[in-house]
Amino acid sequence: MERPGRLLLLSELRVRNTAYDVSLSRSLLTWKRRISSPVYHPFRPRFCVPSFPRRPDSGVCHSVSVSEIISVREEEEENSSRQRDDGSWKKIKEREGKDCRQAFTVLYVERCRQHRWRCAEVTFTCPEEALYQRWVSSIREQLASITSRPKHLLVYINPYGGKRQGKHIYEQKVAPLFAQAGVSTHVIVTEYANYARDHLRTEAELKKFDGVVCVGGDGMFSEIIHGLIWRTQIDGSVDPNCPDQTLLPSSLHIGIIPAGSTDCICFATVGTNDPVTSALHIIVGDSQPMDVCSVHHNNTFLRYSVSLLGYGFYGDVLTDSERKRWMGPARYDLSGVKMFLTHHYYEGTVSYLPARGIVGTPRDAAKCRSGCVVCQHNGQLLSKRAENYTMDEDSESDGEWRTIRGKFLAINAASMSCACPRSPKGLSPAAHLADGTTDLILVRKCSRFDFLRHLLRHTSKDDQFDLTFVEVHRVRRFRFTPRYCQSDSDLELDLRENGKRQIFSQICRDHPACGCAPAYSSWNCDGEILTHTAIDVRVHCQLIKLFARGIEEPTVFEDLTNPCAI
Ligand SMILES: CCCCCCCCCCCCC/C=C/[C@@H](O)[C@H](COP(=O)(O)O)NC(=O)CCCCC
Ligand SMILES: Nc1ncnc2c1ncn2[C@@H]1O[C@H](COP(=O)(O)OP(=O)(O)O)[C@@H](O)[C@H]1O
Ligand SMILES: [Ca+2]
Repeated sequence: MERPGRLLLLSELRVRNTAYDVSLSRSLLTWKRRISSPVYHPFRPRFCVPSFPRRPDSGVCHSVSVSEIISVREEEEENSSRQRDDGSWKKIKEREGKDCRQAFTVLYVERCRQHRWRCAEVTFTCPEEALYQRWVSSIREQLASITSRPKHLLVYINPYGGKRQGKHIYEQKVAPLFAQAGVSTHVIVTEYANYARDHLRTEAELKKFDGVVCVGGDGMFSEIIHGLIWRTQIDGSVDPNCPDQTLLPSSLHIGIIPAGSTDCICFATVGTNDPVTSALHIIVGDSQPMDVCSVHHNNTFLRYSVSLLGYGFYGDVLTDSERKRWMGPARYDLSGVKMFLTHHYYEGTVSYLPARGIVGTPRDAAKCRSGCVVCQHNGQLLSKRAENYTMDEDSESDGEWRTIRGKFLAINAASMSCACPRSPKGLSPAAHLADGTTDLILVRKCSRFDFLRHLLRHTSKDDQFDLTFVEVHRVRRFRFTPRYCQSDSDLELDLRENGKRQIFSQICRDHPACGCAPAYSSWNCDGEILTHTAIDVRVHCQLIKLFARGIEEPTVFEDLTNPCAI
């Protein structure tokens, strides 16, 4: 827990008619109940309550970090009460022509189960108005000194994401919290796909805002980063089409109010997909850097990705599910079962540049958590390398490219854990949000039974990588070429390696009447289908910042004292 530091205020105030010692420092607001110690009175055969000064015992003590106070509300007259000369308290009557308010309410973050946050409140009553004024203005001064809190936000709502509840969720759960916290908003309900992206690219007056918030799923978040990153590069004269360019980071933070189907980006950065929790992380001005992959084809920019780039199984699930959008989030389950039964595999070549000199591997037991030291270390290392940047920086510092040819059921690149309600540990449980790498997971052709074992392990404690047909590499860059796109020399190499069998299978594949497996899948890029299959992917370390703090480890203290967490 935070140490209180020098006290700015210390007073006896009342909470629900009980006396508390309340203190405020630059970092903490603390209120501790004064429980009257019963003392024996020699002339009366019973215990009595002593008068002032009373000894505070080790009674109930609450502490709130100033950084997690949402706001202070001045209460109306009726709630005020006043201390009598004899030490007791009475309701005060309205004094004619005078402002004599004496109660104020502090709204603050309270931690609940499973990384959820709630807005809790406590009302303090002061014995006199001057003291009341000091308390209200001191807390407000402390809040005003936190410069990281957003004051003006640009909000985009996708009314068609998830269960089509985006607008309702924003209006009912989020807007009232922003209003209480004094955050002003400009809200835009999107009219069609890519509306938010194009608005951010060309029209939005970004200088007016401290951040951009999207209400929707991963697809909506993807629109926002495409608009923001593109705009930042064009404004800074950086060519987004060149895969070797170092991209400029966007200065605006991005907030996600989850209202989509998978909400993986929200879940993996906050630990839950709860709109109130996300709104509170935005209000307190949390900051979480995040890696972004750029995806190119033949030196032409295709897309950015922050969570999953999946070819084969996850690409096919997405393509199939888009035809079932009317079903809402359940479309993924149906398409998942269908694609599992279809059991398509795809041939191609994967080349990758292993991440060298960095801390962490995809098989680590430790996970990326709030204040992650792996992300901090690798972020510093990579930014130092970028300072001494040369065009062949990657090959010099990371070693040599490696190549794998084969038949794959799935090729996945997870730039973060990709934890979501379907798989709370995610596709790559030890992946990091901001370490400048992505975990390349290759699932080779295997039986349906074995693939099911692999998939089921995403939902249990068992290791999904501990299978002979699965390999995982932590990489900074990778390329994929499907077999049908391979150059003549690569195909010749294949022929020499695999013999005649390959020639016949290729003929068969080019012949739809055979009814055999298709030659190519498509890429699932954060839930959007990519138009190209041959791609070149590069990780840009900590390119964007979210209003989040990573998943917090629950502390023993919170579990014991917070009734909401039980
Ligand atoms: C038989 C048991 C199978 C259990 C498999 C569970 C594996 C789940 C891993 C899910 C990883 C999800 C990665 C995130 C992808 C999202 O970006 C994407 C779009 O989200 P949204 O815009 O909110 O709709 N979602 C998907 O591609 C859905 C994948 C579902 C796979 C079953
Ligand atoms: N007003 C709109 N009408 C139709 N599609 C939209 C609209 N706004 C955004 N979209 C698109 O909807 C798709 C899905 O959005 P998303 O918020 O991720 O929901 P889901 O999680 O259900 O997929 C994205 O491709 C996004 O570009
Ligand atoms: Ca990463």
